[in-house]
Amino acid sequence: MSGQGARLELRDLYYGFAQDEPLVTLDSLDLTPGQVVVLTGPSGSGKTTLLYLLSGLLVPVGGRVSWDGTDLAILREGARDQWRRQNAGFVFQDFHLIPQLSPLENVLIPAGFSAFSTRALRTRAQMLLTRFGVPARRRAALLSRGEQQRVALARALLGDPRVIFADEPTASLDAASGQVVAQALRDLAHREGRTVIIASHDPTVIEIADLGLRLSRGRRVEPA
Ligand SMILES: Nc1ncnc2c1ncn2[C@@H]1O[C@H](COP(=O)(O)OP(=O)(O)OP(=O)(O)O)[C@@H](O)[C@H]1O
Repeated sequence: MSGQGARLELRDLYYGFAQDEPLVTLDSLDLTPGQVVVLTGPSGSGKTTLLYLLSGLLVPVGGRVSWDGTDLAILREGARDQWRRQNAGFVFQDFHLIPQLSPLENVLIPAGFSAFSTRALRTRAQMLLTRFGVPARRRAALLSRGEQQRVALARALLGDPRVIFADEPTASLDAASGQVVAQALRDLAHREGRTVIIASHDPTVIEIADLGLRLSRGRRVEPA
């Protein structure tokens, strides 16, 4: 439970397969707590791959992905998983909710990995759903898409992560719902000091970026 963001120092990142063009290569990226960075670029340019490298879901072939001095690239798999459980929250384009479960139950799905007591977790889950204006007990399948993404946001925040990774979080929402989600992501960084990394081509999301990183064929291109 830190409620604070994390500091990224990335150097000489390289990910790809032998004899092929790299899928992603990036010489440096520095992020400070409270920043929103938005990864943009055409389909297939490497945004999701970079998001996975930054969160330790993928391991680079070369380089350093260092969060507050912990280099995910050299951690063993178990330690990397533990870092993710303790520090990272994920939001996806398609919400990844279980439709038969209630919002409350969906938010509590990651609870098995947490150190909080069950009662404290339920209270926190309830608080997050109230914050995002979602009814706790209706079946998730009956919620609007915007509400479903807000449930997913609440679930991502259950463990009070220092870094939020979001992959096209507004791509399947209408403009108004996308705006609500973009503003929520901005607040998580600017008001709460979390580090927020988003892959998106939505202008509403690009607008909240403190730092833009534009990719083409796995490389940074200017202007950002
Ligand atoms: N496991 C893998 N094996 C081989 N190629 C891969 C793998 N994962 C991704 N790629 C390739 O890497 C490139 C970048 O993919 P990525 O999904 O990161 O792009 P993206 O910018 O997120 O695209 P989109 O906006 O369509 O989601 C693509 O050419 C993709 O086919």
